[in-house]
Amino acid sequence: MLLRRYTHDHADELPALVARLAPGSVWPDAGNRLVYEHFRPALIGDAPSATLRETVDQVVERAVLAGARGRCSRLARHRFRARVTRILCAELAARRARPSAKPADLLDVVAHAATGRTRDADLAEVFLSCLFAVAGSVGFLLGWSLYLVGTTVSEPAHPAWVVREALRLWPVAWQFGRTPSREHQLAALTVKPTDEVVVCSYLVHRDPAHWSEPDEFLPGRWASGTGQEAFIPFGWGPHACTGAGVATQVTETLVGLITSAYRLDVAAPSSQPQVSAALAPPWFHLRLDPFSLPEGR
Ligand code: HEM
Repeated sequence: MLLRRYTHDHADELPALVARLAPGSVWPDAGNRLVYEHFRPALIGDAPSATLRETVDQVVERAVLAGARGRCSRLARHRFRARVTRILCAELAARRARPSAKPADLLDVVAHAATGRTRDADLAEVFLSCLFAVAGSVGFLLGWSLYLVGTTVSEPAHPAWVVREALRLWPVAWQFGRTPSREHQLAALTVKPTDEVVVCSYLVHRDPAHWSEPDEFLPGRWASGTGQEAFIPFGWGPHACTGAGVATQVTETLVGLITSAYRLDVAAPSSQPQVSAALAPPWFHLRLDPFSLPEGR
């Protein structure tokens, strides 16, 4: 997968992005912007036209950041969406017209995945969903991980446990849907193919039948292995998230880089999550104080 390869090949660029967070940054926006900046070449190429780059940058600022949609009128959002769709459709058509041996970025993948009857507007939506997943969901996961470490953890914890526990306590994709393929019993309910079943990972992850101290952030609970049946932050089954590996890998790397180099100081005016289609952390200011190096280094 393109993003997986990119993550592997460009991991050495992450420390420079992390260094720019010091001495202070405002979250969760800082996380969304950092993740987007890292993955931008994988999404739209390393030399996009000025129009394409500005447009996709604006999508992140106006639609991906927590609360951004509420800052524009419905009419402005509608006009912006129409312009974004028009520009992405033109880009997709241009890329399809160019023969390419190997896709260079996600737009290429989407453009060449089209069959004769696929509308470019639908392909543009697919690209935007991926942009939201990368810059939005991964950025929020990074934000939750640092917020929770900064507000609750006194002992250093393994980055992989931190990220898993953040996904359990505050699953960014807090609900997802299923259409039953046949009529069957679900607890006391009969569900039919005409129903839509909503699975709420937030509730599953806090069920005391499956988790001890479910409301506590306890990264150490993951020390004994990964086999947790009631852990579904990336969905379940044949339609589970295809980006789960990339999302956790890059977040673990970033959490490791930040927590090993800096002491975190989180100041949050409220502890309320920002709830929309995604579950974003509260606004917080993050101050990073570098650990002093031992004498002589
Ligand atoms: C923290 C980050 C992410 C979270 C929490 C997340 C969560 C989810 C969830 C809950 C689903 C629905 C699964 C289901 O219905 O069983 C999903 C689907 C999907 N995700 Fe993610 N995702 C994340 C990042 C990504 C990334 C980086 C990509 C890469 C572009 C991605 C691509 C997809 C795709 C393509 C699907 C649809 C899979 C299908 O229908 O077959 N996601 N994701």
